[in-house]
Amino acid sequence: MRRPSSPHSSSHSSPAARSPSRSKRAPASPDDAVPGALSPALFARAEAVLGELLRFSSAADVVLSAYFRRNPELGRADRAFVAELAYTVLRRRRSLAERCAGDVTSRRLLLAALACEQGLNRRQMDTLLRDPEGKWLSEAKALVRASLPPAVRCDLPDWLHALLVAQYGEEATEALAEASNRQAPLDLRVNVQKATREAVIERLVADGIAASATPLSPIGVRLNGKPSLAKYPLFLDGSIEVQDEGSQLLGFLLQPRRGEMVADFCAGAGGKTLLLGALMRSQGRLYAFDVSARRLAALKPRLARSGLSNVHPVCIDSERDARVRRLAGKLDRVLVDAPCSGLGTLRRNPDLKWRQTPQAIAELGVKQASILAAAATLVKPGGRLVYATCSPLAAENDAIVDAFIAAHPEFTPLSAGDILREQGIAITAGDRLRLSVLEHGVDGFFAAVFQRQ
Ligand SMILES: C[S@@+](CC[C@H](N)C(=O)[O-])C[C@H]1O[C@@H](n2cnc3c(N)ncnc32)[C@H](O)[C@@H]1O
Repeated sequence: MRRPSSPHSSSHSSPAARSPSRSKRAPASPDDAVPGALSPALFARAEAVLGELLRFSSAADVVLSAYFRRNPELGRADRAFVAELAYTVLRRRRSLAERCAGDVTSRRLLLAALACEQGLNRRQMDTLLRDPEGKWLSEAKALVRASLPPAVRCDLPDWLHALLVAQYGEEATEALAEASNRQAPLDLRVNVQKATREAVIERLVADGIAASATPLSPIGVRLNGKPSLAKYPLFLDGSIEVQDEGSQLLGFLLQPRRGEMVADFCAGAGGKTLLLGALMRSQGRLYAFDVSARRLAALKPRLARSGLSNVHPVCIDSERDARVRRLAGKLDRVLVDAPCSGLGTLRRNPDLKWRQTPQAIAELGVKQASILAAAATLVKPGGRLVYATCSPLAAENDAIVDAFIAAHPEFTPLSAGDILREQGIAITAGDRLRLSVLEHGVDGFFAAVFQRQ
């Protein structure tokens, strides 16, 4: 995922094998004297990884995966420990820095994270601590979170905290920030072309993987824990894909039907394309447009597993590409899953809050408006258009949609809540869908639906 200038949401639909599995407790090293004590060698790995992550040159999941590929000797438990510890610092970077007593190094951030966020005791950390660090760590632990300034307490940069407070108020911002700092569950989408949800859950449970139906998406499964699925038969045969429940609901908003002409305008690696294709029962034509050949290439193996034959990936130069213009007025449904800040996915991508900037949000706004206007030209009279982001910011959501409505009287807004409820999805939602980790326990998606007159 996601350079600040053109972020996308690939990681909330990528295979679990690529997302770090994180244990709450650190694993014991075989030569530890104290049960649960930490190995200095493993801690040094976390220090090296965090040093790379805090350069913020690429997305955290990309940096981590590259580090693990370069260090194949690290076993699964060690990788999980390193990843979880580094992610804890990314989530809590600002408040942990406050605890570092002016010496904000990767080492101190990690020690503070172990003691103050992961709850390790002094005996478990003795193997790690150098002489004056014990005294500092006691003071760091004594610092009360509630005494910190609001933006620090929320572990948000000032500009983002200010934007969220202006939109939601102090209290809700704090609750949202807190919920965004928790780990996301692992959600799966059942490929209805290949399996039923009941059969998938039965098989997972029989294989010792705790799984239950997602409360909102009719084709979602929530796992209790983060098993690696890369070699799991149901994943390999295309019966399941990793996809956040909120992301799944966007497919039900577009509601594509068999035999229709549909476009997923910003398809990326195809998280939503695969869902749309399955809802169309592999009949009709589904264009998967994107400007990134690399992301579209990542769609290919997923497409092969899915068994869909109605998807046509097309790498376009821009939203004004001639291949787009040729389809003007011909499509039944168009989804615009716009490039956005990704700030609704902080549970999975905590680095984004430190990598985004107000300037990047402003630039994204211009791009979002331009993509939405271009995508709208494809929709035929009576057809449906959905604009979506995984951001909670009004600048990327309502501002774009309001301007679009003002400039395009031929598009009538439809109620997102009604469309979902008509399909039996029991959700409290109004005209525009605003999913949040706080209210719905899913990533923070926004969507607006229109019909062309
Ligand atoms: C939010 S991501 C899409 C995620 C994808 N729909 C999924 O579910 O996995 C946004 C995508 O928009 C693409 N994009 C950026 N500018 C674009 C443009 N002008 N036209 C089409 N796609 C664009 C990015 O390459 C990125 O893959």
